[in-house]
Amino acid sequence: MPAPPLPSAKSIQVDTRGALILDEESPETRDSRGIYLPNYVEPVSHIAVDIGGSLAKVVFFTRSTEPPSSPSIAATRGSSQASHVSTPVSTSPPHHDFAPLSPHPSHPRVNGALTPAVLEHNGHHGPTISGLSTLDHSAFRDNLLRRVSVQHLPGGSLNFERFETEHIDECVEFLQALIERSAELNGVPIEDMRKGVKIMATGGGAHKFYEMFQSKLQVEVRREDEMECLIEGLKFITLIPHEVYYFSDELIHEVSHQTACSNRPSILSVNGTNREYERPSPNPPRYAVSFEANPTPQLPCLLVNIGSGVSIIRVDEDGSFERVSGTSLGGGTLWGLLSLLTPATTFDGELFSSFVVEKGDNASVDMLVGDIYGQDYSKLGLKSTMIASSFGKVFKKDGKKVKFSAEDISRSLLYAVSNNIGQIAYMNAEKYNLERIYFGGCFIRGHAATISTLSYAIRFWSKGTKRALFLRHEGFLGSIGAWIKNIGEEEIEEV
Ligand SMILES: Nc1ncnc2c1ncn2[C@@H]1O[C@H](COP(=O)(O)OP(=O)(O)O)[C@@H](O)[C@H]1O
Ligand SMILES: CC(C)(COP(=O)(O)O)[C@@H](O)C(=O)NCCC(=O)O
Repeated sequence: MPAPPLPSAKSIQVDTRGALILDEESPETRDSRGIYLPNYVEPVSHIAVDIGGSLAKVVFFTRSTEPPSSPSIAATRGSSQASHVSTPVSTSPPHHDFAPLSPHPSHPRVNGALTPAVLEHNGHHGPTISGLSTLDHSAFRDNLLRRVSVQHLPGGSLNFERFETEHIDECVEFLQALIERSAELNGVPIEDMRKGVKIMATGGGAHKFYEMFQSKLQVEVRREDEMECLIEGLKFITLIPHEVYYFSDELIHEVSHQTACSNRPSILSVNGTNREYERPSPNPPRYAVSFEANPTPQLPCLLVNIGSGVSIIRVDEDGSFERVSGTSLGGGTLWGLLSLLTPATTFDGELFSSFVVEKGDNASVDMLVGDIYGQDYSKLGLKSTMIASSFGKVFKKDGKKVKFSAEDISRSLLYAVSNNIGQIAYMNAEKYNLERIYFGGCFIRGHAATISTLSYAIRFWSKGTKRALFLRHEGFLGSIGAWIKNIGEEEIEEV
């Protein structure tokens, strides 16, 4: 019997020409920077949310200006959405304001005021999302003007927010506020606003919290498949200039000469020539990455999504995909064990900050090749500094308990989980003959130690033939995918 066809991600409907990633506000928000889309002028009346085992990720679009409406589109939209919207066309004020960068008051990363984001109520198009705040307006504008010489900003921007799934109420409150304030701003009854707004939900929580979202928000909630959304999100985000980055050979080489590190460089033979590669150093500098300025063909590829658990998905050239592997040793494992073994209570804060992890020295916890051999195991290409056994030094036969520092434990565990994922990823890439390996998921969070470990594992095992690729919006693939999916649906519905 012939195998059933693989599911396939469809073509992207959003115009990404001229897209820009806004500057980062702080290290904590580096993965949730807005993406300015100057050529996407269509109103969007849905909000996407990916509710995973650890975090809920929200994506929504805010238009910066009233788009020049094409009569045919306006006519079609006017008729198709009239049943959702009771406000007459003429009452809808044009908005020329901009999206917020950090809108939620109770969000751990937010230092600012109440969300200024609103859903714009437009008589032609139904409610869409827009921004409203003098403060955010000017910050957003300054940010863009630093990078592009335009006075008038067309299009709009994608906005990103993260919440802990454990506190899913905060996410619901955020969505509630977004919808309510939008109704308020546009002078539209909240009931009318709710009729036009849709939540595109994906991830396990889309099922677990489905009823709760529907009853609390009183809007339509549509569930989308998690894997399909991940691939859809990957296809979209890799079209954005400067989104994709990797540790480059030259820079990694450079690092070995510039940083003082406890793990000395290891020598790896690549294609018959000896080249020096840095073992992940305690302080890999952030400059040691290269960005893909111009998006290049991304498929076929392997996507390794490191969330609470790990999903490994093969994506073929035509966008069809299959989840080929996975492991339960993922972000939840790191975070869970760190909570057990160290005083950590928050992920971003006191312990798992880049500062703490990068300060640690895993050699006090891990058993290295040198601890066993007293030297390199040169015949196998194993330097004395390589980890032979993660946490191998912890157990003491004489029963004496040694206290290990939280920093050293964190670093060792990060290496153990990342190396393991890197190796499984490599084996799958090898099996399916794929050169490009994308790593996504909030586990990464731009941490240099994680990125360098994954990069090193891929490079080491593939003898330099495969490349680990990373994404600035690494944790938002699923929610971006859910957002994109409905863009297509809306167009289909309206034609
Ligand atoms: N603020 C945070 N709180 C908890 N975990 C975080 C945080 N930031 C990053 N993480 C890491 O990201 C993982 C979750 O990644 P994510 O892609 O959101 O997965 P999921 O969809 O399963 O929630 C966590 O298991 C943890 O390792
Ligand atoms: C079940 C999941 C798809 C859920 O996604 P997540 O919330 O972890 O992002 C993921 O945790 C997973 O693929 N776990 C690995 C299971 C395994 O293959 O062993």
